[in-house]
Amino acid sequence: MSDTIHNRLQDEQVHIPRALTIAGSDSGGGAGIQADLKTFQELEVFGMSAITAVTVQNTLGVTGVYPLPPEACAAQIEAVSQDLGVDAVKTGMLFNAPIIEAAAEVIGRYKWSSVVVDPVMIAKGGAELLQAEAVYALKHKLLPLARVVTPNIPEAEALAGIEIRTPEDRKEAARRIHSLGPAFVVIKGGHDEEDSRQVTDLVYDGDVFTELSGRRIHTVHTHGTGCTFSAAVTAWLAKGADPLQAMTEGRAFIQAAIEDSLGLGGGHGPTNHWAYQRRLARRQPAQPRS
Ligand SMILES: Nc1ncnc2c1ncn2[C@@H]1O[C@H](COP(=O)(O)OP(=O)(O)O)[C@@H](O)[C@H]1O
Ligand SMILES: Cc1ncc(COP(=O)(O)OP(=O)(O)O)c(N)n1
Repeated sequence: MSDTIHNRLQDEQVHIPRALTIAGSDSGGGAGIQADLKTFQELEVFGMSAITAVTVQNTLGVTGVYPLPPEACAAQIEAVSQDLGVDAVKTGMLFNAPIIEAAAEVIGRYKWSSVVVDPVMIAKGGAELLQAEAVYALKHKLLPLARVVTPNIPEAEALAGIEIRTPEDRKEAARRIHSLGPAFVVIKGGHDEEDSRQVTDLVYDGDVFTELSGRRIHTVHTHGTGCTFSAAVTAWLAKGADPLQAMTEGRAFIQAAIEDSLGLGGGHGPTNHWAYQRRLARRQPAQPRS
């Protein structure tokens, strides 16, 4: 955090936005809890975590998954909520139905209004990050508590129970997912191989469809894009943005992070969580200190 911001917070007693991620650990640092906390930090939101599972992972893939006991997940959420307070919360890898149920119980009890559900199911390399039999709990225990749900296309197909082949299929999937309870559904377009020039995320609020588009980057360094996007949306909600603003800013964050990727690792490398703020800093001349 810059000195200027630090001083302003001290002088004006400004509320420090706080966000909690309930997700798995990625030892490679590009996805999961690590991506979420890096994103919160870059967006000047205080980040907290409840770990659901430890994965053994690098840019070449996932070689181990060790879920935590559901009560350990719930206790982490409870501990930070009681002491530090939570303005917005996101869920990522939840792995099994007992963890989903434990997380949903605490989230429901605190009646948090800014809940982002990233329905993580399968890693890019094909590893199972959510057991197939847990999809029911995700749909019926967690989605009713969500303000925003952020499936990619295969996840949207699993939640909606239809195949997505055309733009109209994507809209129908969004309608079906919306009927499960979330106020906003965004079906992300990274997996839409038909469009080689653009990526379009389709947002549905139960009434209006909005397309958020950006240039498609042809790169293998897209590990953790979904985690990073949903974390940026959560950070903006914690700062008081409305969901559409938060998703627009979230797309700008992930677009910069993919465009300026770091080229790390021998497989699907991580995105660049510094890129968005560095671009902003280049556009704005430094402010003189008072
Ligand atoms: N090649 C790409 N170029 C630009 N943006 C991308 C690209 N791939 C994904 N995105 C963006 O990253 C986010 C995650 O998309 P997606 O890949 O569909 O999800 P996931 O990582 O969950 O599979 C979305 O906001 C999407 O628009
Ligand atoms: C611990 C952990 N959580 C989530 C993911 C999946 O992240 P995602 O953003 O969907 O990125 P890819 O796996 O598709 O690159 C993960 N890999 N690990």
